[in-house]
Amino acid sequence: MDIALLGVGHLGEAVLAGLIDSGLPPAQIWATALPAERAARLADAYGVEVGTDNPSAVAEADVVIIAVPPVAVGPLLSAIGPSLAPEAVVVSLAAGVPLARLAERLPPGTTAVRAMTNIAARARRAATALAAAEGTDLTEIEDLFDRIGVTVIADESMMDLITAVAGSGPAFLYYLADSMTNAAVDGGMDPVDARVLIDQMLLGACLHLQDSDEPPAALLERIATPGGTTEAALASLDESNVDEAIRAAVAAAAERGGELPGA
Ligand SMILES: NC(=O)C1=CN([C@@H]2O[C@H](COP(=O)(O)OP(=O)(O)OC[C@H]3O[C@@H](n4cnc5c(N)ncnc54)[C@H](OP(=O)(O)O)[C@@H]3O)[C@@H](O)[C@H]2O)C=CC1
Ligand SMILES: O=C(O)[C@@H]1CCC=N1
Repeated sequence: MDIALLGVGHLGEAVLAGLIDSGLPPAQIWATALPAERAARLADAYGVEVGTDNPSAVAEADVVIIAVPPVAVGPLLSAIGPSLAPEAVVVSLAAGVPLARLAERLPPGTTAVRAMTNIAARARRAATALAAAEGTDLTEIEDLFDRIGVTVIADESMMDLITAVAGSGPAFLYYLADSMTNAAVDGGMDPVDARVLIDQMLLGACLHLQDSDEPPAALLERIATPGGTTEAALASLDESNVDEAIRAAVAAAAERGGELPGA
């Protein structure tokens, strides 16, 4: 399978790094990035063809992955349309750009897929959701994204919410990591020790969560020794309405998905 990856920015580079790390032969990937200096740097770093010309990059591709900003998706699809292979599958990673918008810009015979993934693609731990028109065979695309993490098939109506929790989701955890690190350092902890301990705490807690069949709330209770430190922390979080704040943040992200200029 030959893959074109168009617009290698923050997310595109994470996907590229993850795919290469998964053993996908670099010769199977044609990428584009702007400006030309960035394209050259990426080509050196990953050993793949990286240019700036999107129509050339897609000419041989079976699968075209679009990782440009939402506002750039429409013009990009119009530019590559005439160069696409007759049965190419075009996968857009852009937040908020509906399948219908993708399909109307693509030539007949090509397949549009909307995907939402995240920055953990770099570590091959991405959470990806795929949506496509009913009856679309997504097996090959699912296999491709399984290389960089876990993939589910979703109804398109869920994609803005999925964008909030899976696409933007890592930022919620980095926010938590930043707040905890600042609290630790402000309290006198060595910054390097704080980073090591908080990184490992998050990693260990997430692995435990993933391994467990129990809901997060049950795992949380097991840490909270009656009358102990965790209870004090949880009471403080409740007093500050943190649950409500997180729900509001998810809702704000999902709502923005529907308002993005490429939508
Ligand atoms: N960042 C993330 O974690 C996630 C992002 N996404 C989606 O991924 C997409 C990219 O986001 P992100 O990586 O954050 O954004 P970036 O701005 O980091 O990356 C987009 C890249 O595309 C380049 N670009 C723009 N137009 C073209 C073009 N016509 N041809 C080739 N390259 C082009 C940009 O170059 P230049 O800056 O020079 O214009 C930039 O390097 C967005 O649609 C976003 O919704 C989805 C999930 C997670
Ligand atoms: O912030 C954004 O719009 C993109 C989509 C999900 C994560 N980053």
